[in-house]
Amino acid sequence: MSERDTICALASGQPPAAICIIRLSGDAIWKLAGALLDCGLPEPRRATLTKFRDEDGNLIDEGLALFMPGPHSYTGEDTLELYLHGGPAVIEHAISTLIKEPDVRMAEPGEFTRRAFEAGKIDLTEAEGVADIIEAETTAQKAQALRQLTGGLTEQYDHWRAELTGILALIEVAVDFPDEDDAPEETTAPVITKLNRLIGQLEEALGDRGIGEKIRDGFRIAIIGAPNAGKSTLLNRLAGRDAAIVTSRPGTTRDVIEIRRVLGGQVVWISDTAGLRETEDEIEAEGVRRAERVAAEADLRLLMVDGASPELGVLTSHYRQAADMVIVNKADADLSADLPDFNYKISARDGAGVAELEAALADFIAKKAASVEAPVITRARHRARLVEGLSCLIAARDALDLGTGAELAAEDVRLAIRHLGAIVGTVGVEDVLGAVFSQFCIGK
Ligand SMILES: Nc1nc2c(ncn2[C@@H]2O[C@H](COP(=O)(O)OP(=O)(O)OP(=O)(O)O)[C@@H](O)[C@H]2O)c(=O)[nH]1
Ligand SMILES: [K+]
Ligand SMILES: [Mg+2]
Repeated sequence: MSERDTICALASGQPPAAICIIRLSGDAIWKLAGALLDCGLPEPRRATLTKFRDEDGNLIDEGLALFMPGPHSYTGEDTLELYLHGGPAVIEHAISTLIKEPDVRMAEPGEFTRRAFEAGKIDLTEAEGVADIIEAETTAQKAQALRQLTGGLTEQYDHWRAELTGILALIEVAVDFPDEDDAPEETTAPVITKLNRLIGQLEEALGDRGIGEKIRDGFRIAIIGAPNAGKSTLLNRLAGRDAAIVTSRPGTTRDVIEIRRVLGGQVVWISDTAGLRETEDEIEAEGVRRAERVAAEADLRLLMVDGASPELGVLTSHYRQAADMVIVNKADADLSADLPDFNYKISARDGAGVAELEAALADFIAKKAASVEAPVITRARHRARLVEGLSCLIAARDALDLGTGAELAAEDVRLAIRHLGAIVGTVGVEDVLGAVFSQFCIGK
């Protein structure tokens, strides 16, 4: 399998559909069009109605063909799109005919976009934006992906790299000072100022509390509380289905059970957890550990209290303080006179108060998502490189500050440039390309 094979894929969704799009990129298009399309190779960029035949001259379908010659195409190569009727038999006949040609094969996931990247049409963050916009389910995900695929992240990272290249040039001048053991302060002071400004900017970007990644991957709500408080009952109600087992026996839930919802315009994962209590039971104890871990990682912790018997609750100040909202459940039953302070009172079983609670959850998540404007980190990959870049800059600054060596500082700045370059994909990315593009769907 050669990288320069002509690739072919169904770019549109699952058949049957009114129309399907079959996409080809590579040199074999000329030959294929000549042999299989009654119109021959269509005039560039002009949708052309044509009959499409197999190698024996049998009609596959009639549809439109669109030829986009390289380099002004998505992949930078010659590309051809065929718009046919989107039935399974048409698609099967069309694709099996196309891949009979020796240099034509099915595309790997993301291979069209990978070729666009390799042709220098887009950088890696823009390629990720393409993958994200296809997956986007919420308006917020779509907006973030669109910003990324139109170069919103590229701009920021390129700006930082340009600043660093300037700083590197200044340090190199200092390194070259002939008569000194090390650079004089007059030359290092302005460099330190510039470095500090950049350090501040990277720290600010990293201080985004992960909002960009959460908009993409989902925010997390953890339901925690004493055994039998009604956590699983609430989860099922929020899910609108029987996701978790509910019984009257305390200690029913052990594993973490997650459901996915869109709340406040964001994807949200809601976790039901094991009731928190001291227990001899090994399995339940593991459940409690998992519950605590999930709670620690959540964006919103809902502490549920059994309103009929709050004394059963693990209402230690530890859990109360960690909770973002305290919910009293079983409002339909005889409520204890001795209720703790709470935010909402509901009956998870009957549904009373649940709509208000849901609205509050949505509001909380929406506010959290809006708390950072235009985050420049949308994946763990970006964060890891930015963290490394930042520590290089701090090392460079300290080396200049302490006068331990402009040479060392220059090396650290070079490393920082590499880390930022890896985010946009200009350097050292061979190892991540596979990971990035394999997440794509086929045909993109
Ligand atoms: N009266 C009343 N009973 C409820 C309500 N919600 C849950 N229950 C009951 O309380 C019992 C425990 O409910 P679960 O949802 O299993 O409670 P849990 O907090 O998940 O319990 P564990 O998983 O064991 O920690 C069940 O018998 C439920 O039917 C409610 O709003 N009102
Ligand atoms: K239970
Ligand atoms: Mg449960």
